[in-house]
Amino acid sequence: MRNIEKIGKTIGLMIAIVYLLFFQGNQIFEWVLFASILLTIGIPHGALDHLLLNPKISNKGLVKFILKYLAIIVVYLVVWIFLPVPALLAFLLMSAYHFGQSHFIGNDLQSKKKTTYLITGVFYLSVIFWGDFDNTAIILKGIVDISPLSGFGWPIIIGSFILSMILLVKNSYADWRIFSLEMVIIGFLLYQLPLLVGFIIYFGFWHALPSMTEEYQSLKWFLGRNKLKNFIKRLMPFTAASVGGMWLILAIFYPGSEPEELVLLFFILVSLISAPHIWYMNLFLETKKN
Ligand SMILES: CC1=C(/C=C/C(C)=C/C=C/C(C)=C/C=O)C(C)(C)CCC1
Repeated sequence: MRNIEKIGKTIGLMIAIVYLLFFQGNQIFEWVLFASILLTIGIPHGALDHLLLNPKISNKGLVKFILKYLAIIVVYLVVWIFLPVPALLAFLLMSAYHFGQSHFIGNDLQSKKKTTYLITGVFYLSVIFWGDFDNTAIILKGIVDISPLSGFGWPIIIGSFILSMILLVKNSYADWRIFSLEMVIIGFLLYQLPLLVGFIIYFGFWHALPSMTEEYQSLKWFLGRNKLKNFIKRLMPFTAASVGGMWLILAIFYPGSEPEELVLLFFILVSLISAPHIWYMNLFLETKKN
């Protein structure tokens, strides 16, 4: 694990512990935490997709890239409008795969790679959702009533944990002990945390920061002398576009919406920009390994 990743995970762990000890129920802390992680690492980690496969992309290439990205967004939006439940299921499955994949950056699994990513992601998403099932259900009630699923939490959490252990052993994964210890400790903490706090800590420090570190490593040869400064500069345009676009749509829907409806709309917007991101990130990470 790279240093920055270790530092990030330590910070994430500290924030979780400090929250549980001193800030439980403090909504200001929760929203400030959510917004700051989202704006500094969450959104920016997906803002370099256009450079991942081709760091020297031409203007024509960039236009083609943007059109493809927008086409995926539009198709997925149509699915959300006409088939919201399948759209939600697809979002959860691709997120689980994508999150699981970031646990194995720099490690090339030999056996059942995609299943291992998926099951690892299912474990982490499950502890986050079932750890605060009531709030997950409240947010999702605009799409589907998930209350009949409340008793499935532990079988899914324990099942996905055991399955990922089996998959790691099959892969002769050298770090499987550390990996499983991390699953137990972080899984336990995420389960205790409120939905959005658990989600943003995991998303920021276990997914976005390791992904961004990998992006930096691969792009640093093209960043000239002030590498970090140029890296941040290149993150800016698409970060600003995503934040601005989401903010505008949320502001339009703000009057007359309940808070949980806005949270759901926010995650639907996240899903729309995540779909092409997951696709490009997968191409980037897997072609790097081959
Ligand atoms: C937290 C949360 C949800 C799921 C969010 C997910 C799955 C986000 C995935 C983001 C990704 C994949 C970002 C890309 O890098 C629900 C179930 C919609 C509603 C309840 C709160």
